[in-house]
Amino acid sequence: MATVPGPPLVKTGTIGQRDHGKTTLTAAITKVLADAGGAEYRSYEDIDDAPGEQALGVFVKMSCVEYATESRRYYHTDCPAHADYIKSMIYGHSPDGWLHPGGGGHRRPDASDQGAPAPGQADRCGARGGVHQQGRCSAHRNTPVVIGSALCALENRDPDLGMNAVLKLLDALDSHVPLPKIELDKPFLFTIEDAFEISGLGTVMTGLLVRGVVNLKEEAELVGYGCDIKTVITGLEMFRKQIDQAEAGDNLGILLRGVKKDDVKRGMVISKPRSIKAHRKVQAQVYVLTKDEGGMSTPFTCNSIPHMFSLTWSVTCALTLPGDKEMVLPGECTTMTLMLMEPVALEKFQRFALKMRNSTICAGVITDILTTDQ
Ligand SMILES: Nc1nc2c(ncn2[C@@H]2O[C@H](COP(=O)(O)OP(=O)(O)OP(=O)(O)O)[C@@H](O)[C@H]2O)c(=O)[nH]1
Ligand SMILES: [Mg+2]
Repeated sequence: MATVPGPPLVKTGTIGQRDHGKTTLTAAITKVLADAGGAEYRSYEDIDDAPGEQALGVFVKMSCVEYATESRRYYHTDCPAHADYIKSMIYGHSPDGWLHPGGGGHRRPDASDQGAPAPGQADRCGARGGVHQQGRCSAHRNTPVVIGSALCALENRDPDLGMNAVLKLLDALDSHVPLPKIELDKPFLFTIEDAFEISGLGTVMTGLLVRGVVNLKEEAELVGYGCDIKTVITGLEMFRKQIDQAEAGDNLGILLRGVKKDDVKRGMVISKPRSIKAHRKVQAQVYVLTKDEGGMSTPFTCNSIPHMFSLTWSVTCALTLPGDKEMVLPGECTTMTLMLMEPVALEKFQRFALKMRNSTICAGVITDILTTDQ
């Protein structure tokens, strides 16, 4: 596999409530880095008017800018609304770390109006930028907070609150957000699509190696649907050729010692032992598709019994909405608890779809595993 030379690419973005200064901060970063040769300046209007993206048939209103510091390249997503942010996360833009402008905008006094606030006044400051690592959004411990004004940076005033504060925020991004792990470094995961009995050879399971590197004679585990067999890889086959090693992205056939066709079912996974488990109960963030996006025109109710699809498995599930909520309207986001009829390979941040009568009605991302159930 070719490796792209140059500094590592990190996904980031601005999150926060409406009018809290996300787009202004995005524009300010490109302005400050354009002066240093690390970005092309994108004006507020340019970012705000971006046409958005069509991802898997779902329209996501967002714009992406790219910039580079001395040590990294950043791919930065600015989403105007919470629903769009969740949609972008579900469709694969999940950032490695977030920038969280602290609010204020025209509703509150700005740092530049008051003189530089003391760090303790951070909550009242017009434009502070917090940097969160992936998965740490609500835990403010360890989150660097930089005080300054994106507006000053954009309007070329008061460099201490403006340009220099943006540079400090970028330093915090560089030092605080961990580099994404390369998928080849992760424990291997193979999703089974089909299984065949080949006389003289045994059972060949076909599918996709979604991450990691797998070697002949390596230990492996067959996981899902109540099965948990520890075994060894005795054959790897690609394009009818026997190979010793395969890597993420390869479609291949795998033979496992002592595994019979009847032991195997589409939707199970072959993985590095103890790297992924089967579960039945999860917490998720879900976006309910609108009719235009292929979803329903009616609300999605808590009595629905949809099919949950992810990797190569599909399982019927029951759901619980938060509080005493009974329904969610198309176009809305919600959290929900999903109880699956059978245990399948699942992990945090895994994406899935909920389908009913063959149409996709929701797209979601798992935020927490609630029970383990092999
Ligand atoms: N004084 C001051 N105003 C700011 C600052 N950053 C943003 N604003 C103002 O706050 C308002 C909202 O800023 P936006 O950047 O549009 O906020 P947003 O979070 O992108 O808003 P939505 O996309 O609608 O959610 C605008 O009037 C900005 O000029 C800042 O650092 N200081
Ligand atoms: Mg905006």
